[in-house]
Amino acid sequence: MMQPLLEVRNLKKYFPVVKGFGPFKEIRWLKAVDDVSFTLHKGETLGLVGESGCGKSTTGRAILRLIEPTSGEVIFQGENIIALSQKEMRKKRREMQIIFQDPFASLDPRMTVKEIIAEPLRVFKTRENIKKRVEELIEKVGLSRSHLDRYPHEFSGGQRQRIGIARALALNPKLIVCDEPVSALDVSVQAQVINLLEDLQKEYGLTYIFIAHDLSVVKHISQRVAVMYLGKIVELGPVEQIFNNAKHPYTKALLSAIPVPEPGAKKEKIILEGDVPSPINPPAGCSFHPRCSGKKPICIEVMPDLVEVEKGHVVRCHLYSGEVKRGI
Ligand SMILES: Nc1ncnc2c1ncn2[C@@H]1O[C@H](COP(=O)(O)OP(=O)(O)OP(=O)(O)O)[C@@H](O)[C@H]1O
Repeated sequence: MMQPLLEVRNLKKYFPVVKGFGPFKEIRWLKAVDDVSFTLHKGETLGLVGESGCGKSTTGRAILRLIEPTSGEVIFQGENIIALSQKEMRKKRREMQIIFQDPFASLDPRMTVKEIIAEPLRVFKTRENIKKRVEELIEKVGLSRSHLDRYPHEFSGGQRQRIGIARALALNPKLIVCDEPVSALDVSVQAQVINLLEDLQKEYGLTYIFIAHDLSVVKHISQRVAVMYLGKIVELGPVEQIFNNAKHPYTKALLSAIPVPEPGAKKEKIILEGDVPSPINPPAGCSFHPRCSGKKPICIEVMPDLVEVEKGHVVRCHLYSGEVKRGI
């Protein structure tokens, strides 16, 4: 078996949260990412989905060390990048890029598109080479050279995302974390940007982690899908297994929320009870149990492990672990 491009092992990110003050001060830990593991092969896309606040962005950022993980390993091309110094990491980050929901939110509105795309190239190339590369990149993402002297506010959301993609591609990365890259776009524009990402993936052999809160968005681009709930992966499997044979009650509820395209087609809608519990004070046992209509006594007490239900398809649910199967 080929060595994976990326192997995430037991990744955790806990944020300290201070409650109270003075002698009543108490530090609690918000477990934004709590023991996440998965592998990713070159050229593959893993969709990472779940409701707002389940830890998707923190997972993506911790993998690139844009925020420092609390613990765990991130093996990229055979090397644990968590052990690298900041300086070594800066070099490594050329190969690991991120695309944001709004790539311009953090950028100077006074920079032209040319300057925005050229920024990551500056350290490595001569002026003439930068110009050539910027022109090549803008065309690769479906825009033209005439766009280069314009400013971000002159573009539509979809065009801005194309510019963000050009910038991320500048240094020939191998892995790109796409953090909700189409969530702010109209549905018709979403498809165009997803098609562009797919074309670039084929051309350059790129590997993606594609974050979205909506399962329908990841359906076409992912080969495998991981579903997160309160900092943990609750189900992970090949995309067709997740869509046609989901096991976890949470995945089933997310799927039932996707509108049915054919008029007249009926689908059972599963309503999630209550709100997402706070990750500072998660429920005991299976953290999904307060919202689960199928819960058993064991679910209130014991956090289930991930169990393999089919090859490459794992589920964190007691309904599929030995105890409940045996009727406990
Ligand atoms: N810097 C931080 N300090 C404290 N808590 C944080 C910080 N960043 C994120 N969190 C918390 O960590 C949890 C996971 O957040 P994260 O942004 O990773 O979730 P998400 O699934 O990406 O959600 P969204 O779709 O809203 O971005 C949330 O409860 C969030 O409030």
